[in-house]
Amino acid sequence: MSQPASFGVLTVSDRATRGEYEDRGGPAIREYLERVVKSEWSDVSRLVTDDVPEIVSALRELCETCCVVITTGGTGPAARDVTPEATEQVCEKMMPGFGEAMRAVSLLKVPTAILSRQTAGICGHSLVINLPGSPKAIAECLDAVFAAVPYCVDLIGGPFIETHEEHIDAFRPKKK
Ligand SMILES: Nc1ncnc2c1ncn2[C@@H]1O[C@H](COP(=O)(O)OP(=O)(O)OP(=O)(O)O)[C@@H](O)[C@H]1O
Ligand SMILES: Nc1nc2c(c(=O)[nH]1)N[C@H]1C(S)=C(S)[C@@H](COP(=O)(O)O)O[C@H]1N2
Repeated sequence: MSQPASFGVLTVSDRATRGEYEDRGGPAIREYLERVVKSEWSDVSRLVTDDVPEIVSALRELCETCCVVITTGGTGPAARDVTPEATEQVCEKMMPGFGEAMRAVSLLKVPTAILSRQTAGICGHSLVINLPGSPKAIAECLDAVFAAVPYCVDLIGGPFIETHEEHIDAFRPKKK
């Protein structure tokens, strides 16, 4: 049997870090995983400011042990929105289809979805996925890509992830 999957959950928010509001992004990601992931899993959660070295260091730490690291926040056009830059710094391969698919679905909900530069990439044996900071964006975006996540994790040497089919029907191309 393969190892249980460990998911990294990284909230990037100046205001949540300062305590100006309670972080609702991290809990929303964990709730999503609770609903969708059927196989055994655990999470490692972190909260950092919108600062490239801090984000890079948290991503590197999480990618050491997690097969998927999901970030929320810091994807927009403002000066301190730098999560995609930090993601590019740690990933050896970018997976631009994730950002494209999430924006396409989000644009059907809100015109400002185009303002998110969210992306994804591979760091060692870990898939990093950026989500916008808005807590309601989390399920909207993950629903658009999660069916491809288990196979991506297979391909990068991670554990076998099973999903609850009524929520997400994980797609694995059949081997000949
Ligand atoms: N971690 C979070 N928890 C709760 N609400 C959040 C969080 N991050 C963002 N939001 C909310 O989502 C909306 C978009 O926020 P914004 O784009 O300013 O966030 P950010 O730049 O990712 O984070 P911050 O401004 O805190 O550094 C706002 O209404 C904000 O209150
Ligand atoms: N699905 C979805 N995507 C969304 C949004 C949203 O509410 N729902 N907000 C948008 C807005 S208003 C911004 S500014 C960008 C970047 O947000 P961030 O800087 O918090 O990551 O994400 C966009 N993507």
